Amino acid sequence: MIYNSIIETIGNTPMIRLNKLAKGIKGDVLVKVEYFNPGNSMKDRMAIKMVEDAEKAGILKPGGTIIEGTSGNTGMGLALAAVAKGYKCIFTMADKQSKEKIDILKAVGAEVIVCPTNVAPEDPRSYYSVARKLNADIPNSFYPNQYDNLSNTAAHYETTGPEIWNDTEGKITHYAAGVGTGGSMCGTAKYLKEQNPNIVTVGIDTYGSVFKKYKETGIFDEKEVYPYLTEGIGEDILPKNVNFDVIDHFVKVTDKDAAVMTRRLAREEGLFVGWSCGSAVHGALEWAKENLKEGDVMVIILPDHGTRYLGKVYNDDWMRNHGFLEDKSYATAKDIIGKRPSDYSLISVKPSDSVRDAIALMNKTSVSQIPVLNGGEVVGSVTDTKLLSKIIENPVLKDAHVSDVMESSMTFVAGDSTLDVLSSMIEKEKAVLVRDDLGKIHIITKHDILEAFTN
Ligand SMILES: N[C@@H](CCSC[C@H](N)C(=O)O)C(=O)O
Repeated sequence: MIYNSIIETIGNTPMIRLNKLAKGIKGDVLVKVEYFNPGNSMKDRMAIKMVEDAEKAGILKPGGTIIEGTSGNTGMGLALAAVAKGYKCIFTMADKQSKEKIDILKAVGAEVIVCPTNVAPEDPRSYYSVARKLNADIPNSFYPNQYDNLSNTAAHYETTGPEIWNDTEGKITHYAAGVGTGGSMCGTAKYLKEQNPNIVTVGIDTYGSVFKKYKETGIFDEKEVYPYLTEGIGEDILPKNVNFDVIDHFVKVTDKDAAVMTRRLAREEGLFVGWSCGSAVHGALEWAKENLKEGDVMVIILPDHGTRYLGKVYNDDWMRNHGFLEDKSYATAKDIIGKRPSDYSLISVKPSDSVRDAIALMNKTSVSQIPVLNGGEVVGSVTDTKLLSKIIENPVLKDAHVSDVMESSMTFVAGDSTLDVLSSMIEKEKAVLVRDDLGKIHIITKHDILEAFTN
């Protein structure tokens, strides 16, 4: 078979049975592996559709520039379409997205503008706003707007849905997919429900995103929105492609559970997939454990490839630094503080204490880092090395108050944090804090961790 260009190779991706990871679950669990698309993600399907629909509508003209806000995969699909059809591309991306994605987009000739993640969508600095502004400023440019462009949903209605229906010979009973723009979830779900209205659909959401709460209450709850790490799913807006009528249930998955499951997919199933694939499988299996019956067939979409996350979920140091890689055979913070006498009390200073007194306390107790407490609350910290360099720079600080020289507070960790996680945190922080069951604050230092490791 000879293809006229790379875009003709999009679609018809394989469906593969999950073996080890679905053990104990009633029914059959299948995954549709979308990294077999030429851009290594399912977004190729909707990218080419958005481009061709825009060409037909006369919105995208020869020599034009495609401008899109993307978490990377849609950008890659658009870039391939642009190469095949002779357009230029400019993409805006939030700075949380992996470096690999930015490099891949540049490799296929796109210009990439990185924007801050932690700003509201309507902020002029957000990747949505910057894309819109560029579209307004650059003549002969086209802004697909994958969130609200219904060609996105249509692409999956026309391709992903029929492929799943045909490959399962109409036996599919459950469909699960991550929800970001909503196109793949809703286009596919609409098609499948038209074939068999009894098919149950499960949308996978992430903590920090609005979808699950919105489905359950009909309220856009701002409190649900906060920064999260998982890439490619979840939203702080309600895209037009999310049709809540065709999503029966939502399951939220943490960044950590998603990351751990992504690695398991690679190691236990040979599926070297991206981070949101871990979200989809973790969430879908949680749901399947409770709800699938013998004879049911669940299909989960795996959107992209693992190469995009080599510096993150596939990197042990990155995993450890984020507290995602735990070895349960290690002792925990709780074990360390559990060995302390019942009358343990945290050595601390107050903001109003003098620097001189803080130094004297460090000398007397031989500790090199002390939390600063105000009315029982931790408001900062002082460490010997930082104090010393400040005093060398400005000797009068000896007579100042602790509040004038203190640093930010040490980080609080969960009691079940294991030694490997604690030790990677302490590389950066010198010490961490933890509360015991009575709410008393303890400090854990490098020395405590070394001692716990040797015991
Ligand atoms: N807000 C999400 C991204 C939503 S979907 C975008 C799409 N996957 C793309 O490739 O552009 C995030 O936080 O990553």
